Amino acid sequence: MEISIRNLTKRYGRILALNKINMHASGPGCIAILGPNGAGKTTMLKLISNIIKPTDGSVLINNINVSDYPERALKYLGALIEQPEFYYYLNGYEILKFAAKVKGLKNNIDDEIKRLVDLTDMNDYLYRKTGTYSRGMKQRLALAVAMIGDPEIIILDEPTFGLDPKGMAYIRDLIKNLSREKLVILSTHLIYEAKEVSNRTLIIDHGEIKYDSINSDNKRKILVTFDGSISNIKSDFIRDFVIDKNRIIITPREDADNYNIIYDLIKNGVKVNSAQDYDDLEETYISITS
Ligand SMILES: Nc1ncnc2c1ncn2[C@@H]1O[C@H](COP(=O)(O)OP(=O)(O)OP(=O)(O)O)[C@@H](O)[C@H]1O
Repeated sequence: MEISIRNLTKRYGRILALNKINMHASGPGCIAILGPNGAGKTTMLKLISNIIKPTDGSVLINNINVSDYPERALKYLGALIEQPEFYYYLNGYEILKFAAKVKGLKNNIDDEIKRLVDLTDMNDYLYRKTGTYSRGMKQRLALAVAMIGDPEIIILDEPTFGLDPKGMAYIRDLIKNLSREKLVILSTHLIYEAKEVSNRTLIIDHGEIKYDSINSDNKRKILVTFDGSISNIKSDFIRDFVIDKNRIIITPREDADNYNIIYDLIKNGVKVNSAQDYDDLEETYISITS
């Protein structure tokens, strides 16, 4: 399961939404795309899913050009793009049945619907008209539609948007499970969500990929600022540290709390100014997008 993006460019009239982006991804795993409003995330996911055509460049799914051979390429892919809207007079079951037929499923459609309904936990309202669904219910139904036929690549545009905290946690767990066997590409505005569910993060800004990195070990870090200079840092509570001008970025040992570390720093003669939890992805994001 793989996706290759080559020199992908999209213009909407005078707006350059994506500018010659390149990326290769192979699964299983989860890639999170972060970026501010208007950065080009949805445009990229729409191009991968062949909802829109590129101005230039190409997307290959398992080496098949999605624009030239959409039917062959898209059988490997399921997608949830933008806020889902359904025929309001159909119920969830009818929508799933309709979508399964469009996807080309012929046999055991009811078994597949049951699998998806259990997976997305929407048994309680499956037979209600979708016109009465809340945003979160629609989101779960759209996720079920994206997973019809068990595709090996799943594209999700802000999959937890509009869900309550319990619903978000449920969908994140589902994504983590899916990405053990599949390639999942999702967009999000939430840095902590990207860190939690993905093993690789891209940051897009002004239509360009500005950051592409395998997620680090996700260990907790502390940022300490200090006055003067430092001669020595010794503490049983510190795993490792980096000194950068008047800041120290510390990775604590598992059993250490911030108090233990600050106490040891002061004992070492460090004139501590402030200490706070540090998020390197957040700092990178802010410096790229501001
Ligand atoms: N159909 C369209 N017609 C004209 N411009 C468009 C269209 N769709 C998107 N754009 C523009 O393309 C750029 C990228 O939009 P896109 O929706 O891909 O951003 P995004 O990163 O998904 O943003 P958000 O986080 O707000 O959803 C924006 O400048 C947007 O205004």
